[in-house]
Amino acid sequence: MTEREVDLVVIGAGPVGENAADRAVQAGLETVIVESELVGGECSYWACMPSKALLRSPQILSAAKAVAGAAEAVKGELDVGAVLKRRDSFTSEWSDAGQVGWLESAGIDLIRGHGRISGEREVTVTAEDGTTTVVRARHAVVAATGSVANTPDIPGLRDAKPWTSREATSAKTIPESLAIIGGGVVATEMATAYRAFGAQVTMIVRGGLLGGVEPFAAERVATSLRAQGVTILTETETLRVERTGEGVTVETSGPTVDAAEVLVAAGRSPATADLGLETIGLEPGANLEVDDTLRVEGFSWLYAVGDVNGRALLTHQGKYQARAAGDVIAARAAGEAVDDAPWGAHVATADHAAVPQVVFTDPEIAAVGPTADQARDQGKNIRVVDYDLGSVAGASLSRDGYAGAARMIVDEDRGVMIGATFVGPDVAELVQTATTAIVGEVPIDRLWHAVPAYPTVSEIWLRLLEAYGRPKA
Ligand SMILES: Cc1cc2nc3c(=O)[nH]c(=O)nc-3n(C[C@H](O)[C@H](O)[C@H](O)COP(=O)(O)OP(=O)(O)OC[C@H]3O[C@@H](n4cnc5c(N)ncnc54)[C@H](O)[C@@H]3O)c2cc1C
Ligand SMILES: NC(=O)c1ccc[n+]([C@@H]2O[C@H](COP(=O)([O-])OP(=O)(O)OC[C@H]3O[C@@H](n4cnc5c(N)ncnc54)[C@H](O)[C@@H]3O)[C@@H](O)[C@H]2O)c1
Repeated sequence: MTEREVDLVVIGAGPVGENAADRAVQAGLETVIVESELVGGECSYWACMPSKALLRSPQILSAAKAVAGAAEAVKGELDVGAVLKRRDSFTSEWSDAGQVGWLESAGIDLIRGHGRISGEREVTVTAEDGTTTVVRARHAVVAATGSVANTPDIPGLRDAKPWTSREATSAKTIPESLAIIGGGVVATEMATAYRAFGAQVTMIVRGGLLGGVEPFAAERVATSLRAQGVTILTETETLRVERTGEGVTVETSGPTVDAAEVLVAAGRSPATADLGLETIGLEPGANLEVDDTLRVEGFSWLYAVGDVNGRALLTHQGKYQARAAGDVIAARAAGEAVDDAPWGAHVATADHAAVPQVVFTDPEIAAVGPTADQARDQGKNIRVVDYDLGSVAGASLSRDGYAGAARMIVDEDRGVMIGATFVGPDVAELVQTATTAIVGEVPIDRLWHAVPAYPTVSEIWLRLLEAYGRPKA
């Protein structure tokens, strides 16, 4: 057993842990990061990067086919082998050498192995060869262990060795057919990709598609997936799964689905089951609930950032939390003032008000803030403004027959926008404008002075404001 003492121990070197450690080191704290798999985490090797690499080529092809002149130049089919090769380059062939190099350059010390909290300010790391290192933290421990895919308790499912998002994003060959259990973000994105690669895709969804977004946006994605040839069984329970000689048979409350593979995309759980939480009186397997400075309720020294705290399972939001946590740990260690008022430097206020997300389906969905229903449930006095995105000049120029929709939600009591949703091709980049306006609490009458360039898709902003009406002085 080896023993060490440092200022800060970060457990988990995903994008979020890396950022927390980096901020702390920049503020002068001696920091160790512990990683049991690949430095870079889920996002780099089995989530954001490979999934978006898989989706990009079909998206570009469909864009080219939607513009006369360019469409005529498209003579061949999608080269799936080349898409997979490009995906492999984004995952560095599942090698973390580059990210380990970055850790070194950032002055963050890496210990490889499984980290478990073994007491107050203490983490015990067990390496693959069974040797242990006990690391004591002078100031804090950050849990940044992310999340793991759920496998629901469906008879036969575990024995059928289903794909999770890991297999779907790292596959070396495309199965002839794919059954997908779930209708959330992973399910719709992977249905989009695998259908584009030629697989017969059947989605088995116990409710409707994309429950967390505006229904009008989810409906457009469902219509498009069906038009691309995806079968979507909604309001359908999965009853039993069996692997046969040929593939898998999925019995549902509707039709039985036979497929070469089955992908389970049924949400994620915090990676806290084997983190030693029981040694400090916390429940293994549960989210680590935190205050707005990302400190675990009831502890002066324990922080949790990223997926593991369950606030927003998104890389960018976790990294935002990590920046605040790294800075506040350093401030507290130095005995400096903590800036924990809403929107202060040491709090993750945006988690409650402005979480942007892009669903990279075709069409894309880009949204920030609450949906209309969520805002009403929060008791807000809102006005909802809808506009046909396809009628904006910039959109119609970008693709022939562009179809899309936009919604802005205004808090009438405060005269500011609090939410926005766009659905259509290439809408991803529209969401940052909305995020800026929401975080900046820019009054609607001032937004009238933010003139979008003509003819861009951003002109949707002018149309939404015109539809809302110019507030009188
Ligand atoms: C298919 C898919 C696509 C996605 N696409 C997007 C997207 O486009 N945009 C987006 O914003 N988000 C996306 N997400 C979500 C995103 O991947 C996560 O929000 C993000 O990875 C969270 O980062 P994290 O650092 O908190 O956790 P992770 O990335 O999960 O990293 C946690 C790290 O901790 C390590 N670890 C865990 N336990 C221990 C332990 N006890 N000891 C040592 N190490 C440990 C793990 O090995 C891992 O490396 C996607 C998710 C999936 C599944
Ligand atoms: N583009 C992006 O930003 C992106 C892409 C992929 C994933 N992610 C993140 O990853 C997280 C996980 O994605 P996800 O799609 O797995 O989760 P999700 O929460 O988006 O969807 C889960 C789906 O599984 C279904 N489900 C849950 N339990 C079930 C059960 N027992 N049986 C059958 N169906 C069940 C739900 O009804 C839902 O349709 C998301 O929270 C998302 O934030 C983000």
